[in-house]
Amino acid sequence: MTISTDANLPADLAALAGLPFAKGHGTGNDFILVADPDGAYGISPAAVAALCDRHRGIGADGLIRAIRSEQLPEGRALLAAAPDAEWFMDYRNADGSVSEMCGNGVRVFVHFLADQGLVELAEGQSLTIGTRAGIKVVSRSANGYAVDMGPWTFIFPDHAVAKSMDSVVHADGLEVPRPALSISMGNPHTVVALAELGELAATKLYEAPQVEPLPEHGTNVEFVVPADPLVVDGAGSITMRVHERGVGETQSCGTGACAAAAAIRYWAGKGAPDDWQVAVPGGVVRVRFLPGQDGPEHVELSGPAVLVARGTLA
Ligand SMILES: N[C@@H](CCC[C@H](N)C(=O)O)C(=O)O
Repeated sequence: MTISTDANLPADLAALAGLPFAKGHGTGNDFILVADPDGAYGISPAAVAALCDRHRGIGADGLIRAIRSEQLPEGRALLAAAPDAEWFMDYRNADGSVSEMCGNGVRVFVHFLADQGLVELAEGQSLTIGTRAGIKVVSRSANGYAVDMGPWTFIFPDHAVAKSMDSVVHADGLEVPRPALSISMGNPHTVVALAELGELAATKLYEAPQVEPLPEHGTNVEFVVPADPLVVDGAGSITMRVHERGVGETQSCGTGACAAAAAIRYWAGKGAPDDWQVAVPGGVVRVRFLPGQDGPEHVELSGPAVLVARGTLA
């Protein structure tokens, strides 16, 4: 692929010439992936935005740099407790902003590491990855990858608006603002439950929904419709659309699916299942809640990871 000379392109893009990249996705949430093991390339926010531009660049929801943990201060901090976290997922949103975590991205990231020969990972084996939201253990299976995402937490533990809600969200297409719950999966999410699929389709996500109060570092917003019946054969089922911080509407969001399942399960109360199917415009991911070893329960996200192209920045 060639990026032609263009006065509007950021100056540091030229320094990336010759850098190989791959393009991949997880349920339609798509990424540019580059391997920079020794941290030789500084990739500015403007360069990320230019590469992720769908008309003038390669086009993607985000860019993922594979870098050895020892090359970044946040990675070195993790290595002390997790010396096996050799690789760090340096995740950037399409607008160039940094995010702590990406659930679809981390599966595609591990698939990319294996594809590049940077790690060996057979079916049934696991790999520990460093992220800005701590270490994540990713296991390969016959049909994709499962990620131990760690615990989920409330962003506003006091639930300021009402017992089970803490925020109000307004989006075009919704007649009135809706109550919501903000949940951290390492990155921030605000989950809004809607009554039926027609309402979900009518919600317009060209612009960022307004969230009040807004979590300190902004938020990803998930609009969710619980299935009716909610539980079939022991598994819960929900349909979701998402507006991602730093991107816009995407086909899927792995951390968002985890936050959505956590919120609906919390609202459903005692007896709600631990196993969830989350349908997004780009496919279906599975979310499970598993007992923690000595602490809070962990969330496990499973889904596919696909590489579709390789190229060189020119
Ligand atoms: N699509 C991702 C989340 C990417 C980061 C997000 N936009 C943020 O800023 O937190 C996922 O699959 O989790």
